[in-house]
Amino acid sequence: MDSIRITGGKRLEGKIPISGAKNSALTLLPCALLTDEKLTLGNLPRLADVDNFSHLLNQLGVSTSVAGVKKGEVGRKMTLEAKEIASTVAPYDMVRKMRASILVLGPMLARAGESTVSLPGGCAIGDRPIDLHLKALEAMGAEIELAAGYVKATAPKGRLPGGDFSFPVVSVGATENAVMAAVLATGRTQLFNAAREPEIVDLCNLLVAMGAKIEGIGSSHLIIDGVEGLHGCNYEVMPDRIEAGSYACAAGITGGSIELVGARPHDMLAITNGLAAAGLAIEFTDAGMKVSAHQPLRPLAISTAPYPGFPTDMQAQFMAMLSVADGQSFLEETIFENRYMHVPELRRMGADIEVHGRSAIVKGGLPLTGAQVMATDLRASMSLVLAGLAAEGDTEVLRVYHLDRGYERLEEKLSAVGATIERVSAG
Ligand SMILES: CC(=O)N[C@H]1[C@@H](OP(=O)(O)OP(=O)(O)OC[C@H]2O[C@@H](n3ccc(=O)[nH]c3=O)[C@H](O)[C@@H]2O)O[C@H](CO)[C@@H](O)[C@@H]1O
Ligand SMILES: C=C(OP(=O)(O)O)C(=O)O
Repeated sequence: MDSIRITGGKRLEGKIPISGAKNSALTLLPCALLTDEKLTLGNLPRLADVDNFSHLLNQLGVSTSVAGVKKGEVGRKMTLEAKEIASTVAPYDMVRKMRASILVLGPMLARAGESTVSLPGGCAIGDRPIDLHLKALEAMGAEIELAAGYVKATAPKGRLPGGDFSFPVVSVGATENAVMAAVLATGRTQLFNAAREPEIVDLCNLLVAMGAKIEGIGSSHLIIDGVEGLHGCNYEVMPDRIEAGSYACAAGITGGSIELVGARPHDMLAITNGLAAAGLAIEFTDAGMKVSAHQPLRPLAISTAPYPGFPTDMQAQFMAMLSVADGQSFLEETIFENRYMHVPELRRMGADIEVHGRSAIVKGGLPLTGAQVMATDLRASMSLVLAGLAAEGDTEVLRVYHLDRGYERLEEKLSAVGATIERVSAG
């Protein structure tokens, strides 16, 4: 298995191009199921999750073709065409590789009148049930059956009538599935307490470009009037705010200065507020934004929350950065019950972090030292890369496949700003 080797202690300076957002790509790709016309998505990140998703779509009968990318160009362009749905079953061997596979449930049901998807099961960061996806679809008229580890959703009259649903807990994925199912319903759907993440705005904008009728985009009350059919279009995936935030933390932890080219600061206010409170200077530039650190960093108190709150997907990276701050930080993880698995590994690198239930106390200021470390999820892995960039000596981050799910050309981007980092192939 490949690993990432880092020799720490370099101040990072320069520009990093920000890729298309993983979490946006993973909800835009299944929209191809909603039309028999061609959908072309540009700025798609080159990530394992995107490849896996397109393989899943291929199994369902969607043809995919990727346009050549010129050297130095970020992202790629994929054209997807679902002339017919060949199969309405998303099998376990695909879903277990990638939880986001559940996002084919809503659009396949809307287009084909039925959809069978393997239950994703839990994952390293928590149980992650899909009850709200199912309840929302039921409220819109779907019949749901669970058997042999699969969920089967059916629209009794071929198309869903639509209906109202209020989410008891804000869920990004359940909102996405409900929106994708509602756009081809025969009637109106209203979603209350819907997630408002920028990736959901991106999804709604794509659907509107395909001919959907959606009001309230960007708010927690979405009103969707179903239409007879959707058409194809060309659409660009939004920039990845979590990737941008992660590289901002790389500037913070190394006392460096990085311009995040292509980042969209207005989608990242909770992140930039956190960076500024930690003492980083933030400058909006024509190309994106530039973050510059003046160490020592200040400690913070952060609690994760649905958008526009502080994203859970940035908690691990901030924790790594705050381990070098001058004082004690408090973090609270409110979204996932098991999202501190980077803590024991950060401790092995010299960080002083205590966890009490969903809270963590980071006593900053101790020197970090390189070590062989591994993590069980994507953002935890990134926190170890960040710690490695600041640590004295060599760090080897194992299980690189987690990073490959969400960071396009990580070593290349960090090397370009002065990091000593390489991928070591296990051969
Ligand atoms: C591919 C993608 O976009 N992944 C993101 C998405 O995950 P995902 O869509 O899985 O996360 P959700 O927003 O659904 O989860 C939020 C909370 O709701 C709970 N829940 C969710 C669904 C459900 O049916 N029942 C239920 O109880 C979850 O266990 C969790 O505690 O949003 C998360 C929260 O911002 C991010 O960390 C992930 O990076
Ligand atoms: C938790 C994440 O992703 P996923 O929902 O795809 O597991 C993430 O991007 O941090």
